[in-house]
This record gives sequence, structure tokens and C-alpha cells, in this order.
Amino acid sequence: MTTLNLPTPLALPAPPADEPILRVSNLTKSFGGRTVLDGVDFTLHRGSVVAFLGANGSGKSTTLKCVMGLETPEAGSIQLDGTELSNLRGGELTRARASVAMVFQKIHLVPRRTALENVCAGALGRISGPASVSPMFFPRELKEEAMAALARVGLADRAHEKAGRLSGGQAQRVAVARALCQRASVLLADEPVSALDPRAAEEVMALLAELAHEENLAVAAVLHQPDLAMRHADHVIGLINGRIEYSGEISGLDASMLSRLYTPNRVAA
Ligand SMILES: Nc1ncnc2c1ncn2[C@@H]1O[C@H](COP(=O)(O)OP(=O)(O)OP(=O)(O)O)[C@@H](O)[C@H]1O
Repeated sequence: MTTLNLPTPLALPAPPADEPILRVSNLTKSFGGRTVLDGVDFTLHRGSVVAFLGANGSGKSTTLKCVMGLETPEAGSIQLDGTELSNLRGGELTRARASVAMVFQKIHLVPRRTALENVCAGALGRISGPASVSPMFFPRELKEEAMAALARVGLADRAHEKAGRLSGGQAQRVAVARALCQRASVLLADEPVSALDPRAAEEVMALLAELAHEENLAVAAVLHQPDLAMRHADHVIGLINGRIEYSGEISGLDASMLSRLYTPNRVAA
């Protein structure tokens, strides 16, 4: 029989409720000798949306990739739920990272699989046995959880549609449902709405904000649309040349700061 192996929680005391779930300090990264992140510090809290703004090449994506382990920083600290990730190895690191999900501009769904099967795939990190190799063997309780996630993003009626037949906005919502099925507590979204039309972009950002506020997720989204950040983010981080130039409430982001953030970087991407 297929078993759902829930990850064993790390034996760490739960941080107080007002502690950040993610604390990044002094993140430093270079490519080919060129510094692209220069001492980046920020925190993410449950129940809140942080938007990363900045010109092309300012280091927004690299910041998220370092947190996800897709890039390795030269220096800095990344603490997830109070645990320094660089101190973890093997299964412990995998389990810690399982609480962070990523949503990309280029939506990574398997087009020939149904929306439901794609959402179930969010649980692959905790499944063993035949279900880990074929959706045919996904257990009933996983399908129910995936169905609830699809309902949460407003797509229960498309559960059995092949992902390749969904619109861009629907596909991105399926990707968000997959993150819910992963049971992530941090959702990193790298330009999640850049490929969507304005209405779908608005809907996806509204959904991310709703999930942050109602499901207590910590959401960080790289955006190229300051207006979307103004409507949906609780906090904004503005990067210039790999340094944080602005970190604060959306209300403090005035026209002159926005214009500075979007002055082309010294070395553009
Ligand atoms: N794998 C890589 N190899 C070499 N340089 C890279 C790599 N990834 C990113 N860079 C460089 O690092 C800098 C920051 O890139 P990054 O993608 O983080 O910027 P960004 O702010 O997300 O830009 P954009 O808005 O264009 O996506 C850019 O100059 C980019 O060319």
C-alpha cells in the first residue's frame, strides 16, 4: 500500500509568532567576478506579501534563487524558521527546503497531465512507493488534498483538464495550488504574472495576497509592475545593482524612489 510519509519535523523549538519565517542577512553573490548581490538583508513574515522591485539585472531573481538553493551565495546567512540552512545537509536540508515553494514566470506544469495530477505532484517530496513514479497510484487522500487546493485557487471545475489546455492565468493558479499541496509555508514567486494579461495578472496577485493573509503564508514576489505591488504587497524591497535601496511600506514608495529604482543598472542584464 502507498504511504504518505510526512517529513519528520526538525527538532527545533517553534519561533515566537512575530519572528520572521525567513531571515536573509548579508547575501552576497557574484558571477564571473562581478558582484550581483552585495549584502542583501530582508525578512519574510507569515501572513504578508513582499514585492521585490528593481530594474533589469538588479538581482531580484538571483536573491530568490539563492534562497531556493538554485544558486549558491558566496556569503550570507539564510535562516528558515530559525534554522541556518548552510548548517543542514542531505535529508535535513531537503526537508527544510520542502517548506519553500517556488512559482516561476514560465509555468512548469506537465502539459499532458491533468490539473489535479500536476497539483498532486507538489506532494512528491513526501510520497514513497508507486505513487512517487506514477499518478495512477496517487492515494485517495492526496487527490482529496489536491482537489481542496484547486478549489482554493478557484479551479475545482478544471481538475480533470489537461494542463496544456489551460489558459496562462489558470495554469499559474494550478502552480499555486501545487505549492499549497506541497504544504509550503513560504512561497517565492519569480515574475509570476509577467506572461499574463492585465486581468489574469491582477487575479493571480490577488490570489497570492489572499493566500498570504488567510492561509498565513509568507509570499515574496518579484514584480515588474509597481502598480500591482501597490495594490497587493504589504512591504516592498527595491534593489539597485544588488543592494537594497528601499525596504518599507508600500505607502513610502514615492515617485522619486520609483524613478531611482528603474534607472538602468550600471551593468544591465
Ligand atoms: N547564471 C548566471 N551567470 C552569469 N550571470 C548571471 C547569472 N544569473 C544572473 N546573472 C547576472 O546577474 C545579474 C542579476 O540578475 P538577476 O536575474 O538576478 O536580475 P533581475 O533583477 O531578476 O533582472 P530581470 O528583471 O531582468 O529578471 C544580471 O546582470 C545577470 O545578467
